[in-house]
Amino acid sequence: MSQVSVVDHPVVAHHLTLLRDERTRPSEFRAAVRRLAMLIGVYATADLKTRSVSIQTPITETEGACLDVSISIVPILRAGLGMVDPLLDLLPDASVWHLGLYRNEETAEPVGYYDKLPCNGASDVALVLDPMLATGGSIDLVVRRLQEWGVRDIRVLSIIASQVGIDRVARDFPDVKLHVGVIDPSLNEQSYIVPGLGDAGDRIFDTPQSS
Ligand SMILES: O=P(O)(O)OC[C@H]1O[C@H](OP(=O)(O)OP(=O)(O)O)[C@H](O)[C@@H]1O
Ligand SMILES: O=c1cc[nH]c(=O)[nH]1
Ligand SMILES: [Mg+2]
Repeated sequence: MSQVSVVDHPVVAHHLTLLRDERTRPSEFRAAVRRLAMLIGVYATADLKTRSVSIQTPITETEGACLDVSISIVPILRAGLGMVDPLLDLLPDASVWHLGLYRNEETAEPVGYYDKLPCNGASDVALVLDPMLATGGSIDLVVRRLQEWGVRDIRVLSIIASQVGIDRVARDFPDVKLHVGVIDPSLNEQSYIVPGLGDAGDRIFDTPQSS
């Protein structure tokens, strides 16, 4: 069963519009990415397991709740880095494992260049961060790697996903949960999302590519 959730929220729509606008400067772009990652992160963690704990307030004894799962935050370099801080704000005890991929410009196939995941000790939950899910090739590689590590509960957080990328991930990984800000209808000849926002990594890090 596919598990795709779109965070349909006016505040998401507002910040997404800023991201899409080509006039948005890198500093504003980074801030909007952080806000969107926080909003999507709240929804993506809504069903995490908790255990009850007894605590004493200054007034009385009461029952509270603690998160009861080990969590890995997995940003895909580079663009996923822009989403890490808000997720760590929400989940300060999570570990952060970086995976480095870039897309080959001719084929749009992902090329791995950094991976230091350990051989064992997989977390209960992995939150994969990448603002853009286009063909789905990068997420395919990352999900396979996390499954090989042994993670059972994999959740992908993306700000903009294409319909074709969503369909691919949902078809190939029916247990993976996808939490996205919006689904865009198509890809262009270079496999960029349309309407999209251009190259997220370049806009976050202010590294415009000369074409
Ligand atoms: O779904 P896909 O077709 O695989 O495309 C999505 C990937 O492309 C972008 O990375 P990019 O290659 O631009 O690397 P960068 O983050 O270093 O800019 C983006 O951040 C995703 O990782
Ligand atoms: O539209 C796209 C597709 C891949 N990567 C991006 O940053 N943007
Ligand atoms: Mg890029």
